[in-house]
Parts: sequence; structure tokens; C-alpha cells
Amino acid sequence: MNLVRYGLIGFGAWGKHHADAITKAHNAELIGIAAHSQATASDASQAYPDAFVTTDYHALLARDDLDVIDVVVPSYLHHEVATAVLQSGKHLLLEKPMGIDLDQCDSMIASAEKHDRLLCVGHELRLSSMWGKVKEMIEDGFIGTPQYCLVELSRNPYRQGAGGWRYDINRVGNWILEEPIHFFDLARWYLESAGIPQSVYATANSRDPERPELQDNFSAIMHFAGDAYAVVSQTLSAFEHHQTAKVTGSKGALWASWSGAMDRTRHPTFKLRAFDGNEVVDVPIEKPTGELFELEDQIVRVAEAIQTGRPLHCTAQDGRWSVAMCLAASASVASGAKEMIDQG
Ligand SMILES: NC(=O)C1=CN([C@@H]2O[C@H](COP(=O)(O)OP(=O)(O)OC[C@H]3O[C@@H](n4cnc5c(N)ncnc54)[C@H](OP(=O)(O)O)[C@@H]3O)[C@@H](O)[C@H]2O)C=CC1
Ligand SMILES: O=C1CO[C@H](CO)[C@@H](O)[C@@H]1O
Repeated sequence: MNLVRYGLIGFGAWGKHHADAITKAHNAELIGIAAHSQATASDASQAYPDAFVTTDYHALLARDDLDVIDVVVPSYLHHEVATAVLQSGKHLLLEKPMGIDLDQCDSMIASAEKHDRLLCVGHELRLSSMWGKVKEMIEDGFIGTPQYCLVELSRNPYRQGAGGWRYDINRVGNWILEEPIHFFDLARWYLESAGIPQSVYATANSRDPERPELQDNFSAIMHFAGDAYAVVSQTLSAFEHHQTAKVTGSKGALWASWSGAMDRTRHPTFKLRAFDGNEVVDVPIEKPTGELFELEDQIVRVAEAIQTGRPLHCTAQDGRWSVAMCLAASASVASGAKEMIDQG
């Protein structure tokens, strides 16, 4: 089978890891990279001397030797760049958040349909050997009917991003879209049998009075159609990177935890403990888990979707839903009231 030909737009902190993951993938090759500044373009040329490198992403999109474009630019540019990708007739892997508002998400969904192209959103945790095992055990009925889920992260502060975009509310959207978005996606996935999440109540605060709109501590309760609910909680005022998911059901419980010196470590510690109502066991997780590993699997998975039609792990609709959840949570922080989630 032919290798899937990737183009990459964005060669920043996370884009560099995408480039590395594409070159490692058994079913893909990296053909070209679009950066923004000349300095970043030079870094890309040095790292990948055989790749076409440009500072104009339209020049990359004009090439006819690309199957899919991987977009890893600051979040406020997702809509503009993704729309150009779809109009160029290429498939799209788009980093989360899909967009910073729902009009952007809806317009990208319509564009992907119009041009009949795949649109995958980068919620890579779904591919994790451990977070994915939790889903598998829930589906196998290990905990009975799932009723409650907590996803919690305690970590060090966010990086600035090129030109400081991540600390500018107009360019980042809000900080819920940055990382809690992964946990809303996970919680909805785990409690899928509970139906569609309906509403959210959230609260947050900032540790820096100079930027009250960017909130370091965030907690939300999301209610499903029945009585199931999920709690998502995150602090950016802590140290290292420590994430937990606890899911309980009518019969048992699952407790997964991951720790690393930082989010991007290749040497994390992780553990999954399971209780079936009778005994507690440690569930072996053979394959390492962490965002670098999941990113590699995501590149392979998107290539497989193009090569064989294998379903994507995270669709455009999933991406839209996660954005809707974050926007409702942000509205709840502002209003102090429970907010309904836009169902599209
Ligand atoms: N799924 C996940 O786990 C993660 C997702 N992300 C997401 O990935 C995206 C990028 O984040 P991150 O890498 O940390 O951000 P960075 O700021 O480190 O990198 C963004 C890059 O985009 C480049 N860029 C800006 N405009 C253009 C353009 N018009 N054409 C080409 N390149 C452009 C910048 O170029 P230059 O340097 O030249 O200015 C910069 O290098 C964000 O949406 C973020 O939310 C990030 C981390 C993890
Ligand atoms: O998973 C992630 C790790 O942290 C980044 C911020 O520093 C987020 O952008 C990202 O989604």
C-alpha cells in the first residue's frame, strides 16, 4: 500500500512532535512543512532537509502530491487554515480545539462534507493504551452501568506559545479550550451509555490579578440526560503533570492515574486499578501511554482511515461537541449559573 503523504502546517512546540510522529509512522511520509517566520522555517529545513519548506501555507496546499494536511497552528487560526485545507481537496487532521466558536466548527463540518474529505480532530487521549483500556472495560460491563466520572489534572502552568498567543484571551479563546477540553471529551466518551450531556455548572479563578480572564483553577460538573454526571477539574498552579480518571458504575470502579515530570515525557508512571465489586486488581498496561505516544498512534490512525476507510477515533462532530462543552462551561463561570450545552 502507498504511504500516505502528509503536509504539516505549524512547526512550533507541538508541531515539531507531529513532524517527528509522521516520520516514525510505518504508513506515512512527511512531504512538506509550512511555518510562519523565517526562523521557524529554517529550523524545519534543518530538521527535515528532504521536505519542501515554505513560510506560505498556500504554497504547500497548492502541491498535488499530498493526501492529508496536519494543522498545528495557534487555536485562533484553526478555522482559517482548516478551511483552506479542505478547499484544496486534502484530508485534514486538525489539532484541538477544533475552533474557538461553534460557527467556526459548523463551517468546517460543512466544508468537509462539501469537499468529501476526512476531518479528524486531535483528541488523541482516546488512543491511549490506558485511557482507552478504561473505555474498553466500561464497554465490557466491568463496572456495570457507568454513573459517575471524575477527570482531574494537576500541572505546571501553560507555555506561552509563539508570540504569546496562549496568554491572550482573543487568540486562545479561553483556557478551558486548551486542556480541560481533552477531559470533557474523555468523560463524555466514558459515559456514552448515559446519553447526551445536557448542562454544565462550572467555576474558576485566576492566580494573577493582571489576567483574571485566564483562569488557573477550573472545575465543572456536567449532567447527562439521566442521573449520570461527570466532574472535570484542573489546576495550573501546581507542579509536574498528574492526571487521574475515576469512573464508577452500578457494580464496580476504575481508577487510572498518570504522572510525569511534564506532559511530554517519554518516561511517565501510570497505573490502572479495577474493582469489580469483589476484589481490586491492577490491570496490566503493556504499552506506554502519554501524549507523545498517542500522537504517534494518531498519525498512523488517520493514515489508515485514508488508506482503508477505518473509522477515525475522533470525528469532526466529536470535536464540535467538545468545543460546545467548553463554551457552555465558560458561560457558566461567567454567569454563576448552570448552562445548557449547544447540541448542534
Ligand atoms: N492535542 C494535544 O495534546 C495538543 C494540542 N495542541 C494544540 O496545537 C496547537 C499549536 O500549539 P503549540 O504548538 O503549543 O503552539 P506554538 O505557539 O508553540 O506553535 C504554533 C506554531 O504555529 C506557527 N504558525 C502561526 N501562524 C502560522 C501560519 N500562518 N502558517 C504556518 N505556521 C504558522 C507559529 O510559527 P512561528 O513560530 O514562525 O511564529 C508557531 O511555530 C494549538 O491549537 C494547541 O491547542 C498543543 C499541544 C498539545
Ligand atoms: O494537552 C495539551 C498539553 O498542554 C498544552 C498547553 O501547554 C495544551 O495545548 C494541550 O492541549
